[in-house]
Amino acid sequence: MSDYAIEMHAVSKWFRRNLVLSGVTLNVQRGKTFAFLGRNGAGKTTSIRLMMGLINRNDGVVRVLGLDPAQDPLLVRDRVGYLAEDQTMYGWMRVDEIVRYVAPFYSTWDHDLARMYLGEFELPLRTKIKHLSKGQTVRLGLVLALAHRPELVILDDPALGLDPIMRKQFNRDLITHLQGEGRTVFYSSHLLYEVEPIADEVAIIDAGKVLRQSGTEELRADVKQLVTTPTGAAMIDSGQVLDSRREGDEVALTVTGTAACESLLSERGELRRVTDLNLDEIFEAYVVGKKTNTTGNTTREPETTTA
Ligand SMILES: Nc1ncnc2c1ncn2[C@@H]1O[C@H](COP(=O)(O)OP(=O)(O)OP(=O)(O)O)[C@@H](O)[C@H]1O
Repeated sequence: MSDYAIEMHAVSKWFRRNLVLSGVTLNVQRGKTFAFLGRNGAGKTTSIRLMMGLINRNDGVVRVLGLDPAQDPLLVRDRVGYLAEDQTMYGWMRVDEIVRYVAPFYSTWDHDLARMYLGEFELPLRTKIKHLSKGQTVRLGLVLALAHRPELVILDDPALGLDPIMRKQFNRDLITHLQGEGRTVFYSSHLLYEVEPIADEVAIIDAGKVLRQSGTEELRADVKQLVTTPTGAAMIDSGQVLDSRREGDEVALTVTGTAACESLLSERGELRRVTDLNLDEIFEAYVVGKKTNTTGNTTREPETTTA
């Protein structure tokens, strides 16, 4: 059995003439919580829909729990808990009705567990879905995604549209119900602040390309801001520079491979300061960072790395 719950290798997807995913490669280890980070339109939902076998790729390999979703979409859906971004569901049904409706689709549906989640999430059983609040709708989606005890849970921007208190509560639910049970969780998000404390691993996708996959802690150790002189900045390989800003007689560089850059600059006496970055700042450096070379030209070459 592969160590990976999800594998994507060199996956491309076109919508008519629009290349939406371009050589996407990522690996999600079993038992980990994996956050897929990207701005609007980056390609998160498209990747997830490929994983669920809802659309087909044009190129590359996708494996979910060892299965090819294009070949075995129903087997994949039976074993995966999926919360779609669009939670419209069947608005005319009541909460208890949708639960009864969905249960037979899964061979491993656990009625007691469904009842427990419904109670814990304080969902009003006799209310029509269209009358639920956004937070209640997401929680109902979670019940439907989790009650068949899937070994892998894929959540597409689950916190979208929730207020900050709800999002915190949602993260707590996620930790209690999923991480606590050792499930693999893959979820997309653009709310980096909330991702940071709960994700073991992150991948950053932008314009259909995965720019980086890494353990969250490793990423924070690897990507930092070094403040140096223009002479020091010129010593750093431009391939490691995600962002460069000149401020007076100093240059603030956001770099990958911080340890090596730091020791080089400090050996040459050109290092002024090192600053830790949070996930938000690292993400920004990857997706909007500008590398300004010594001639003043600005370039941005995506670094396609997987850890
Ligand atoms: N069925 C489709 N037909 C044509 N283009 C599509 C289709 N689905 C997605 N796209 C396009 O693919 C690109 C990626 O969309 P996708 O929904 O995967 O992004 P996302 O990262 O999930 O964004 P968001 O955070 O806004 O949901 C967008 O440019 C989108 O317009």
